[in-house]
Amino acid sequence: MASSSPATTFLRSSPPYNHRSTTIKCTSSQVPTTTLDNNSHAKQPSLKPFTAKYVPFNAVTDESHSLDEIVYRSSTGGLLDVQHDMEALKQFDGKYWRNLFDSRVGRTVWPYGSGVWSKKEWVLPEIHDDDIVSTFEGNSNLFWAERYGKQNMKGMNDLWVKHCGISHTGSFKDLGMTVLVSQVNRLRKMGKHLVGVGCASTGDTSAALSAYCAAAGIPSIVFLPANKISMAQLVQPIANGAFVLSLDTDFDGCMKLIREITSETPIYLANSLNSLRLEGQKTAAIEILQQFDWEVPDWVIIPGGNLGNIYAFYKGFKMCQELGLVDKIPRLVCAQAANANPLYLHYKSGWQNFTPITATTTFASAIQIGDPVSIDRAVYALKNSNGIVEEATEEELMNEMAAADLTGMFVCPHTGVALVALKKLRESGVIGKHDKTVVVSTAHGLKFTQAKIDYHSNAIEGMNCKFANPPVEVKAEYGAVMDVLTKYLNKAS
Ligand SMILES: Cc1ncc(COP(=O)(O)O)c(C=O)c1O
Ligand SMILES: N[C@@H](CCOP(=O)(O)O)C(=O)O
Repeated sequence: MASSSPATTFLRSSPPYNHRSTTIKCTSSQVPTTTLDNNSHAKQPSLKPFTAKYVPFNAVTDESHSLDEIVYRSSTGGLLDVQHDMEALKQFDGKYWRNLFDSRVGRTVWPYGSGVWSKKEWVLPEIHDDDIVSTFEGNSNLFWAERYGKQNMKGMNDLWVKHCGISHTGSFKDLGMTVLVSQVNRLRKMGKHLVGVGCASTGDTSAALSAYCAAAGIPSIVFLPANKISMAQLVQPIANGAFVLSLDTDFDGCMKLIREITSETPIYLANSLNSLRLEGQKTAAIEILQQFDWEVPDWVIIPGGNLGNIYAFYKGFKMCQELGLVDKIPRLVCAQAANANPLYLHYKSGWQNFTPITATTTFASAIQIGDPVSIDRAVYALKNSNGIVEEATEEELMNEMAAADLTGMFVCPHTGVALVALKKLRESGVIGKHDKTVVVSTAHGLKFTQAKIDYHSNAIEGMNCKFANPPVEVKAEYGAVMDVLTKYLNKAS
């Protein structure tokens, strides 16, 4: 809870964001209001309204908090979770929800054109549409990795890559940030004294936070570990006008500081410790089911760092099962870089006592995290989905990223980590040739061009860059060009 002392030194910078002026109203000629209007059920007085509240995560207690409270931890210091009134949601069967969600895909009706807000009743049911800050995030491509699966994964023919990184700020963080910043917008309109929103970041959370805050005119403050994030990620919050602090520590050090500072000031915490974020991120799981016409994949593989996302996926799948949209959930795999593998070590120890580590440098820099805040959530998700944890060395992850790129993708090193996990589980026979499998690609490859340049220049010390493809320097003369071209064409044929 924010204390009042330093609060008075902060000024409110701008009026609260209001989307009313650009709201596109749904008319009956566009789509039936029964499928698009989230409040249609509320017009039937006998029905329970959809609501949600904070409760302590995985604990038996009466404690609960309104989502309009500023609270990140339970009274005993544990994690929180957003709990929906499942009885209210169960007033409608699985078919109703499937049809409702399907009816909203690809529309422009505010706010349902967003992949997140198309599931509004399951996300933040009580927020007013005018308070929502959205870039119509989500609805990302579920790419059939046909050639990659056949060539690189021992003949797999049902392999898919969920491109969550092809999005507004280039990572899956947009899904969570639209929810968090919308709630902040609502709180500010309600008169709550919140002068800004802050996060610690390895690059993607800060990019999403600063963009959504800039869209809403809310100040954002980001703590970045100096020299540990890519240039593209650094420039994103700078361009969006965030107050950027580059700190001489690692991500875990930044996280510790932002937690202290947000507990002492009216700056709202935007990291995934804040369970609101996961409500948006869970919609990627629902979207996958929807893209498969509600057929459940056998496996979903997710790169893990601070470990909020693995739980978000679990929660999305579980809600679909509990509400009758599907009858089972996939097995989850969390993939970590070997240089930042506290969850992997914990899993290998048979879930004995968890010990944070000091993560060392990895090309998968956004998951260079040694003390993940959502460790309990991740363990819960994995135990309840018969899950597995795998790891990838630097050489493995870079080669796998490059191998995927050679089949037409352009993935980030974190996706490389997830692909290595898949490869290991294919080689051990745990994942079968015909298993329907989704690899979650978490960020856009363009954020990591320097890593790719180093790889393709063979400039990484000690690494066998199997697929390095450096440009050929050649004189701008017909003969010289023909010589190298002929050699290339002979080799290729
Ligand atoms: C690109 C990318 N992939 C994966 C992750 C891991 O997500 P999580 O921290 O929720 O485990 C992050 C952030 O940590 C990320 O930025
Ligand atoms: N990869 C993240 C690390 C912080 O994770 P969060 O989900 O807790 O915000 C980043 O991009 O900052």
